[in-house]
Amino acid sequence: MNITVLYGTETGNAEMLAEDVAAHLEGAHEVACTNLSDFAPADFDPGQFYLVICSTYGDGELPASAKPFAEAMEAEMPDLAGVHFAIFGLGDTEYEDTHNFGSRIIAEMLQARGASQIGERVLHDASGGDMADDLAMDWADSVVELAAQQMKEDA
Ligand SMILES: Cc1cc2nc3c(=O)[nH]c(=O)nc-3n(C[C@H](O)[C@H](O)[C@H](O)COP(=O)(O)O)c2cc1C
Repeated sequence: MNITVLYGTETGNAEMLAEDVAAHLEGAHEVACTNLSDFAPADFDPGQFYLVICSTYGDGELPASAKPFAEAMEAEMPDLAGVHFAIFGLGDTEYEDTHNFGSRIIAEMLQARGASQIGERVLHDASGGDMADDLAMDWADSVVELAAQQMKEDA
C-alpha cells in the first residue's frame, strides 16, 4: 500500500512518533513521512492512505506546524472524496476541557470535505500510563489492515 504519514507538531513529539510509525510500516509498504507544514490540500491523492498524527497546543488549538495547512483547507475547500485517512491525537488530560482538540479539528476538517476516516481517532494522554509509541504501532497496524479492505471495496 502507498502510505503517507502526516504530522502536526509544536515541540516535536508528533514528528518523532510519525517517524517511528513510518519506520514500522516501511518494508511492507511504500511510506512517506511529511510535516503538515509542507503539505497542501491539493497534494491529497486517493491512491495514498494517510495516517495523520497531530498534537494540541495553546488552549485547544492546532500545533504550529498544522496551522498553515488548516488555513489552506479553509481557503481552498478541496474536494477530498475518495481520500482515506486515520488519525492519532497527542494530548494531555491536564488540559481537561480541550483534551485532544487538535486531532479533532483535523478529523472534522477532512471529513467535512468528503474524506473517509478509517477506524476510531486514538487520543493519547501524556498524563496517562500508555506510551504513545505502543498505542501508535497497534493503531497503525490495525488501520492499515482496515484501509486495505475499504480501499479495495471503494475502488
Ligand atoms: C503550552 C501547552 C499547551 C497544551 N495544550 C493542550 C491542550 O489544550 N489539550 C491537550 O490535549 N494537550 C495540550 N498540550 C499537551 C500536548 O499536546 C502534548 O504535550 C503533546 O505531546 C505535544 O506534542 P508536540 O510536541 O508534537 O506538539 C499542551 C502542552 C503544552 C506544553
